[in-house]
Amino acid sequence: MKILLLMAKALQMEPKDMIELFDEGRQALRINYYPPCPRPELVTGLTPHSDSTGLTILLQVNEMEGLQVRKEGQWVSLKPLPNAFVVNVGDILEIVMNGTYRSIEHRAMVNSMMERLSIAAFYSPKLEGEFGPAPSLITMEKPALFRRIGMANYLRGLYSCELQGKSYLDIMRIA
Ligand SMILES: O=C(O)CCC(=O)C(=O)O
Ligand SMILES: [Fe+2]
Repeated sequence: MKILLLMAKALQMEPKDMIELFDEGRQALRINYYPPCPRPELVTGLTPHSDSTGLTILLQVNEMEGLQVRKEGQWVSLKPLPNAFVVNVGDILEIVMNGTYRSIEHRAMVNSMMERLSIAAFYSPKLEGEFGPAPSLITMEKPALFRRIGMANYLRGLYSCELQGKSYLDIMRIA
């Protein structure tokens, strides 16, 4: 909530919009294990995706390289820093911020030398909640770019389609 409120402040978004959206939110934890692979050039550890969450805080546990982000069309490796978290903007936050902060597309690669471990903590609105572009960020010049949707419906739609880049976010976009 601290990070989310600082982001709200940076965008001059009403803090109460952010609190309403994420208060008593849904937290999930995923622990990823990538065993060493004899033919890493043939394998992707985790396919390209953007997190469908609000915010993700990720720890690259054993400081093995493997996480890559797509920057201007190119895959760029994120070198793990000791005791540092990677903080990712997820799709829900892109929607709430009405496109100002973009969710980042990323993937994980494997290697032949050593296993790799990561822990991702995802934070999103509660299941009974609803979200859409924050009212304080919608103006005449910048109308809402995304639809409003209930969290449960959002997840239902998400789990019924294939994980593929940022494609689910496009479904949420107002044509
Ligand atoms: O293993 C990683 O560094 C990435 C994990 C990830 O993107 C995820 O769990 O959503
Ligand atoms: Fe991810």
